[in-house]
Amino acid sequence: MNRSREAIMEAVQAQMPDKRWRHTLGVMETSVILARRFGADPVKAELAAILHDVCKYWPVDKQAETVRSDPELPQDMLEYEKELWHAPAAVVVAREQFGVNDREVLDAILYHTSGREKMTLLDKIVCLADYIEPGRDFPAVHKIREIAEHNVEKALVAGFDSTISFLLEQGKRIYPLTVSARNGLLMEIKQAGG
Ligand SMILES: Nc1ncnc2c1ncn2[C@@H]1O[C@H](COP(=O)(O)OP(=O)(O)O)[C@@H](O)[C@H]1O
Repeated sequence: MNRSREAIMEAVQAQMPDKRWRHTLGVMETSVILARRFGADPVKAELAAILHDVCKYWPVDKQAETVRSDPELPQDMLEYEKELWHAPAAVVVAREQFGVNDREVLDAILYHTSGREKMTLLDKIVCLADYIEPGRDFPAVHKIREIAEHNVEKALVAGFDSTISFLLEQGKRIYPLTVSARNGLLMEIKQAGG
């Protein structure tokens, strides 16, 4: 049984600075809008959004240790950018501290930064909401918001493109699941007629 929405929100807020909490509120609001727009469960989308960044401000060693505590989580994320680690760590917290057992919600939390090859609609919504919530400001965000008015897959490809470009510019390694996610979305777009 989940703890109540308010209790979870209060506990999450206590673990991050105000700016990140405002981002979380933005991701919650945007996830609900996108869920209604594209036909996902808004309650599940909001719950994943509340918890998606719960570990973002933990010391990275604690994030890594938390990921290692569950061998079923993708351990290979730990070989890539530290920015990826808070996502699998949040799955452990969601389950163990907040009693969240819904696989769909846990997966949307797990893949909210990297994406994955066969993204569920809920995965797509939370990942896209993280890119376009009202507080976000990066070069491609206006364009991605526009696309998100009508096509979740195309908007998410544009989001991944901006992350991949950023990583290329910085000369950083790209966690391959994001490339698989982008390829999978492009196939879906093609199959739907472009
Ligand atoms: N496939 C990837 N490979 C390596 N690093 C990645 C990948 N995808 C995302 N990242 C890193 O994660 C960051 C975004 O993480 P995110 O959880 O959205 O953080 P924030 O909410 O602070 O923007 C990117 O800027 C990049 O550094």
